[in-house]
Order: sequence, then structure tokens, then C-alpha cells
Amino acid sequence: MIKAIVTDIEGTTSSISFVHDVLFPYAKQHMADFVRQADQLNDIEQQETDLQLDEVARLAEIPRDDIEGLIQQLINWIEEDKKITPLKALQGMIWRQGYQQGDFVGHVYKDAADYLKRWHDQGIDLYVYSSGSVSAQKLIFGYTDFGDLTPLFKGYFDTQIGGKREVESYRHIIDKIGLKGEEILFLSDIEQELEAASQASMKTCWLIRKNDSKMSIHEAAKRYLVARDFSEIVV
Ligand SMILES: CSCCC(=O)C(=O)COP(=O)(O)O
Ligand SMILES: [Mg+2]
Repeated sequence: MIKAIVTDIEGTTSSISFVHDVLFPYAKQHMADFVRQADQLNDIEQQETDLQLDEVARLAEIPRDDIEGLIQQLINWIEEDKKITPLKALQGMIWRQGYQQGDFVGHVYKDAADYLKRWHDQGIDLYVYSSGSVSAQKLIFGYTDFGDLTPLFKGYFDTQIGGKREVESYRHIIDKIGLKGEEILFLSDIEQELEAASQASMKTCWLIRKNDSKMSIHEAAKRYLVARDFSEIVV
């Protein structure tokens, strides 16, 4: 019996095009100003930005005072869709401004919003696991066409717990949730993520959305339980 569901975002609850055609370009467009004007942020945000830029400098082996070099590195990583924790944290801070100013709303498919509400009402614990930072996750679900969906979720996981294609990450998530792996259903559009979750003993379902997936549903169904949208997910 499924007692908890852990869902991916991009390609699962939300369209790939929203992430790639709205969020990533917005972060790319505003990254330089955000980093150059970090001294205008409040104290907590300034500290957070500083910590993340320290980490960018360390990972990219760029001198910490080479601000333009750091900005260029961050822009390159956005273009390459790198799932690097400090990049994801900075993107989340930039997107916060976009959501709060009404530049965009978080895209969530209607079937996802409907079934997340239904499962929540049935007493199933809901969690998110995405490469986007926890604060970016709260934003995309906080500013949707269906209102604020964050009260539906019991917890959020990002790459601080580990990469999404690593079995160990799912073992840590199982520990944190405190249920047996078999009692947790993981939803994703990426086969390598399903494989890692499955190896950690979670149940899985592969989302093959018409506009998001190039994979044929018949091919996918040979390897995993599949669903074209949340209404086809069996809990
Ligand atoms: C939290 S919304 C932005 C999603 C994001 O930055 C990303 O890289 C998508 O990763 P996911 O693990 O949700 O496929
Ligand atoms: Mg995904």
C-alpha cells in the first residue's frame, strides 16, 4: 500500500518548456545584475548569495573576486542545464523576484494539481524531489494558476541530498520519510531516476507526457509502470 508519493517537477508535474523556455532564460537574463548588485539584497539573502558564489568559485576553480568570471560560469552552466547545487540556489533567488513581480506563474499541469489534492485528502504524504532548489520548488508550487499548492506537501528534497540518478539519494529520502521503500511511490519522466529509486526499493511510475516525452509509451511500459498523466497513476 502506498503511504507516500515523491514527485519530480520538470516533465512530471510541470512542463519541460516552462522550465527551459521561461525559467532558465529568465535566470540567464538576470544573473549578471543579480550577482553584481548582491550588496543591495537584505542581510540574509546577501549571506546566502555569498555562500553560493564561494561554492561556484571553488567548483569552477575561479578566483572568488573574479565576479565577471563567476557570472560567465553561471551562464554557461544554465546553457548546459547543469544540475549544480549553487547554480540551482542562485536561480531560485532570481526566480523569487520573477514570481513576486508577476513576471510569470509556476506551471503545474491541471491533472497534477487535481491528483495531488486528491491524494493529500486521502491521507497520502506528498514530497517533492527535484534538481531545482527547495526554495525554487516552493515557488513553482506556491504561485500556480490553481493557487498556492505548498500546503499539500509534507517535505521537499533537492540535490543537497544527492544527485537524482544516484541510488544513495533515494535511500536517504526513504530514511528521512521514515517509511519502507515499498510504501513510497516515486514519479518521474527520467528513466535513470526511476532506475535509481527502484534500486533503493521504492515503487516507481514513469510519466510519459505527450508534449514532454520522446519515449513511446509502449516501449516505456515494457520496463516500468507508466502513466500519460496523473489520472493514470495507480496508488
Ligand atoms: C524547481 S523548478 C525548476 C526546476 C529545475 O531547475 C530543474 O533543473 C528541473 O529539475 P527536475 O529534477 O525537476 O527535473
Ligand atoms: Mg524531470
